Amino acid sequence: MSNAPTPMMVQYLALKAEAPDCLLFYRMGDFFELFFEDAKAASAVLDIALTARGEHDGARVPMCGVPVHAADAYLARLIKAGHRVAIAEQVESPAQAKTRGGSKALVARAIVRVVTAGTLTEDVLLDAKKANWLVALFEKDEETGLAAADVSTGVFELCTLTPAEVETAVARYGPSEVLRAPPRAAVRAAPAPAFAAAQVVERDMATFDAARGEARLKALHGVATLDGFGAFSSAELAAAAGLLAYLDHAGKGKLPFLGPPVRRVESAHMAIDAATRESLELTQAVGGGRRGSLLDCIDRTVTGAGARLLAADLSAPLTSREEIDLRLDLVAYWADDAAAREGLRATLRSLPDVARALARLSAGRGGPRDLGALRDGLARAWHLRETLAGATDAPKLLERLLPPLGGHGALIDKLTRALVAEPPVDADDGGYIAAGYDAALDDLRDAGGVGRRELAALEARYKAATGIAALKIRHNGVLGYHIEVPARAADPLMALGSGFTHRQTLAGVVRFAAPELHDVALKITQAGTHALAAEAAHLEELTALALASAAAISATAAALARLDVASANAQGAVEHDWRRPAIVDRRCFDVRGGRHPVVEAAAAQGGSRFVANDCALDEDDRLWLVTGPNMGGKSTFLRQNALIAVLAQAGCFVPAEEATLGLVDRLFSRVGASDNLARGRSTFMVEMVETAAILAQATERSFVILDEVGRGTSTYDGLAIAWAVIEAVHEVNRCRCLFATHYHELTRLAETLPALSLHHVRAREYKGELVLLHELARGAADRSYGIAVARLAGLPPTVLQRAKAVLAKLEAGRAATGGLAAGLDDLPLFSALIAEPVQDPLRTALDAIQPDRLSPREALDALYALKAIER
Ligand SMILES: Nc1ncnc2c1ncn2[C@@H]1O[C@H](COP(=O)(O)OP(=O)(O)OP(=O)(O)O)[C@@H](O)[C@H]1O
Repeated sequence: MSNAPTPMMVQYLALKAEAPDCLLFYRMGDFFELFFEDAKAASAVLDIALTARGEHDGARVPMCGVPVHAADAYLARLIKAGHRVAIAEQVESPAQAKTRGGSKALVARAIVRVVTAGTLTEDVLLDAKKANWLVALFEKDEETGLAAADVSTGVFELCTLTPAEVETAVARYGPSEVLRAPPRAAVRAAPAPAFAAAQVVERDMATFDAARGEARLKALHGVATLDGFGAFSSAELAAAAGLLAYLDHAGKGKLPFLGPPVRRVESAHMAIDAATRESLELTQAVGGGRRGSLLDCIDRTVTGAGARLLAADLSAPLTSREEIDLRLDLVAYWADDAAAREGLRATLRSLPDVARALARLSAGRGGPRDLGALRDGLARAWHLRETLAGATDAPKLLERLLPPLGGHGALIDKLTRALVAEPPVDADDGGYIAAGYDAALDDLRDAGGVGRRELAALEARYKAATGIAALKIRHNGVLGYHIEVPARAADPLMALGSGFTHRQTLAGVVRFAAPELHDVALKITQAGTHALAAEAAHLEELTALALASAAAISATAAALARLDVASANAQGAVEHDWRRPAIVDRRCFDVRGGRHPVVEAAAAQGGSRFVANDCALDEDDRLWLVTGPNMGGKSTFLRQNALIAVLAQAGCFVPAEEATLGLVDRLFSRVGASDNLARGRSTFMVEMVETAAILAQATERSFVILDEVGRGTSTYDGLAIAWAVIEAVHEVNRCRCLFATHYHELTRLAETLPALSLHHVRAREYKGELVLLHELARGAADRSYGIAVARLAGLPPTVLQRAKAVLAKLEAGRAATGGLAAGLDDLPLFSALIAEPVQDPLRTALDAIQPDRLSPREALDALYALKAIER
């Protein structure tokens, strides 16, 4: 007895070796089977039975399987759970295998595709309202090339970053997969950033080859030079090469549609790091979903493409006043004209997802319905252009959007003639090419139709001849067309010379063949097969025709998405009485009657009213220290202003009566103490890491909100850190900043920092009850109301009484000693520290050395001298 693996196992293991980091879906008939560890992992995720089959190396082989027809749903769950899946299909029929290698030959199989989170195009695997980014990073010491593609729509972007910008840029995309070469030991000892929610895939360094990237892009777009698209750095081209190589790997050489590369300049967008995005809940709420996010709250788009573009806008607010004003002009245009807006939105509502249909067709996974989507989408775009072109005072952006809306006349015409009104998703059963498009196809269908009529006639004849009223002509995959009669009536047909040949006996019925039936059936199946082949040929030709203008179609889809976003934002602005912000170059931030859109919506649902508040930062009053009771609305005030900055620069109207906003280059938010144990850091550590990032990166043009910095540690440490951070923000960063705190002592900073002012959220005690007014006023809060809030929260009366007694003691102590901040009066000014940089003897000695003037001996001596300098 040998333990040699079976031929099938040999084949399986060879395929598995080609995709060691994937689960292997191994096609066997109507199932994809998984074996060994793959089976264990998949059965756990999918909650399906784990069985065993045969033996390998003396042990049973764990196995589980999913039916091919339902594979997409299972794939979706596996991908979501963080797996990649390699699909091994049968690439020849059993008949072909027999001809090739005799009756025992194994059907040849090959991996036809690797399904990964970042390379999906199927509707069922994608969220219609969310872009699906794949990002590749080529990291060198000084600069990083980033390539980003959404292969579900063909958008492809490149940019060059400094190492410090990488995390923020990746956070802007929020990719599902990040590709990178394994870090070289020599590059940086710093831990690689974790890129929230993305799967990080390590790829061979050799795939990041700039020359190859350039050659691929040229070939892809049929150009001799990339200059027409922009000037790309070698790091960008290397990243592009890495990304394209991965797409080749995933599609097994079949590249999805990619538009021409667009060069992104980092400074063209407001920089928002991952922590800030998370805390402001721009596109995702804290829980992870879209619900409760700013995006969810403001989204009035009516198409998937519009929803994706709005998410992209909010993720990457602009920093160019002209660009922002272009978008705002368009929103204003439709905000002012309800009839035009509603007409436009009604047309948009019925649009299919052109970009995604195009991407599927391009990836070779498209079907008749996708061609139908192009036909309908392009036709409606054409119609929209006709409608919109008439306007007299059209804003500039609208004029820019009109040309790409039209121009597909020949394609629309051809698709309209070729396709039925509602083409099916799959081509397998045919029936999608319209009658009258191809005379030969019509003939084949006629032949099939004639055949089917003959069948009916034959059935009637058989019934009459046999006298069996229940006789039926049926069809199935195994027997083809056959005659079926109830078992009890079958005897006469079984008789020799009856003209019927017995084929099968089942519990209640017996099935027969007959010569005439055979002839008619042959006619029908042959006509059917030929008709299917003719339709498939048309599908191929029409797909090729559409793909020939892929770039133009993609531009049409982008224009439609922009129309949707602008008219949707106008709709939202009208519904909620939002106003157009004035964007200026001064470093001001002047919001009258500002509101927090998400909290306001929640308040409205609960039947209460949101209290609007002003925020008026300016060059000489740029740091507001906000105090006041818990639950008073400090965090809400801070966040609403950060959100207003994002909305305005994304080109949306804002929740305020009036807003004049100076451009913000970077936005930082350090709000609340959220635990980040998953990343192995304590609450306080996270708070300090984020604060450090702000102090290192905020510029004079930045906008920073800091909420209770220092809260996560002991009172003295916390106060001291908060104190020093405020001084640094005021003196060094000089950015616009809102700082909320419970440390009343910090209000003393107003005496030394001229551009800092004090504010508080108002509260009142009325008949022993605390009333929170949620209203911002000048000056510091008079007291903290902590115990009153605790009472609101339902702390037991005994505990409250005790707390009051302790507080009275503490306050008496404070009065006697001068309190927590006693002794700070003679603290030297922070600005004095900045003026006198700390002397570093090592740096001084190093600066004194002039390497070119040293002999080797002197150089060695200098090195010893440096080593000897004490820290
Ligand atoms: N302007 C407002 N109008 C109406 N309700 C508000 C307003 N601001 C805040 N609120 C309500 O008060 C609640 C508490 O607000 P918020 O968290 O901003 O208070 P806070 O002062 O930061 O509290 P803490 O100091 O405990 O963190 C909010 O969840 C909201 O329901």
